[in-house]
Amino acid sequence: MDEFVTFCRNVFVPVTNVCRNKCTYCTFRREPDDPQAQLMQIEEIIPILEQGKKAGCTEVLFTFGEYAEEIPQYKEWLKDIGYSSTVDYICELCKIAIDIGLLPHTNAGVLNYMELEKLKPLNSSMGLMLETTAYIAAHEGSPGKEPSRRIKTIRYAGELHIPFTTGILVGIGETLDDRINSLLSIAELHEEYGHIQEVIIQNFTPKPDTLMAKVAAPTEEEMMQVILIAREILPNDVAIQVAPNLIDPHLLIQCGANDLGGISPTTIDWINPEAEWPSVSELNEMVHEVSLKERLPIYPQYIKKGWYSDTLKDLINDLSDEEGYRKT
Ligand SMILES: O=c1nc2n(C[C@H](O)[C@H](O)[C@H](O)CO)c3cc(O)ccc3cc-2c(=O)[nH]1
Ligand SMILES: C[C@H]1O[C@@H](n2cnc3c(N)ncnc32)[C@H](O)[C@@H]1O
Ligand code: MET
Ligand code: SF4
Repeated sequence: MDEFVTFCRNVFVPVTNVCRNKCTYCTFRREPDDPQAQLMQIEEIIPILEQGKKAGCTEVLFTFGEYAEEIPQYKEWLKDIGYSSTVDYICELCKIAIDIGLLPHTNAGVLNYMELEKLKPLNSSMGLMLETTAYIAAHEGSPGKEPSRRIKTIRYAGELHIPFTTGILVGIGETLDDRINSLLSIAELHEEYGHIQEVIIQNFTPKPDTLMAKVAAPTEEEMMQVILIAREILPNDVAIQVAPNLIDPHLLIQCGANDLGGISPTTIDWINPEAEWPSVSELNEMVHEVSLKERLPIYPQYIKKGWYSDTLKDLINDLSDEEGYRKT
């Protein structure tokens, strides 16, 4: 067990929930004609960022449905606000966030090399869940969950020296062998490029009104097992993240989990909206004998290696202490 576990204070901005994929476990996605389908406007995003900054957050998590541009209505919405591509819009949002004093972390699904190259100087880290290397029913309607496409995106991020978050989603129809294979693929990518800062071991949580509503969530024992295996497979400089709003982290920490991800004092978890964030004092109680340490969305070793652009330099300097954690 590590002497401390880390977490990050963030704001979650669900920029668009229009998505070309149809993962059967997901309630984030909306059909384009659904009244709740959205592309958030700059004017509604700014106050969310300002409120988060005031509450002491260091990160903004920008989340998107994947390649929404494949859907004609979305293309129109984007045009209406003056952008010809999602990536151009993300760049603008990142610049605004940096001006307000938040470090961007973008998770926009599969992206190509050129798109990642544009986003790199404006993001302190980026993310894409590998989910699983297996071919499962839940992903049959999701071209972007093809394992080789996900691996390609993670590889490009490595070539570009982008500090990266990935992970596996546990309990979506994959076997124990599949979990091991997925973790081995991630370890291999990290051994080649050295860019994986954390691996999320996310427990699937069934949502009402989805095709997977009646599928059981993984048990705590299964989660403990996969974390023990992950700690064996992944190099020691890669953190293992579990989500404290989805599962009690206490025993998982004893198995090797050492990060609790982003928690937000001002926004909800838009992917798991039923699961409320614990407060920092509740987190303290949840982790028992270990201590909590606040980090930034870029891990200390990537600050030391200088894996960030000049655009982010002043903000990172301002927010971090000598060790690369959150300055207190
Ligand atoms: O609030 C959430 N944050 C999620 N995060 C955010 C994450 O906890 C933090 O942004 C990172 O640890 C960086 O600080 C993700 C980030 C990724 O790159 C990929 C997947 C996720 C998944 C979630 C999630 O389900 N809920
Ligand atoms: C951002 C990440 O959120 C995860 N995600 C999507 N739906 C669910 C769910 N029902 N339960 C847990 N995690 C989920 C996926 O792993 C996605 O990549
Ligand atoms: N749609 C992207 C993905 O699944 C981003 C997170 S899910 C809302 O990878
Ligand atoms: S999990 Fe991501 S890719 Fe899958 S349907 Fe939901 S928003 Fe789209």
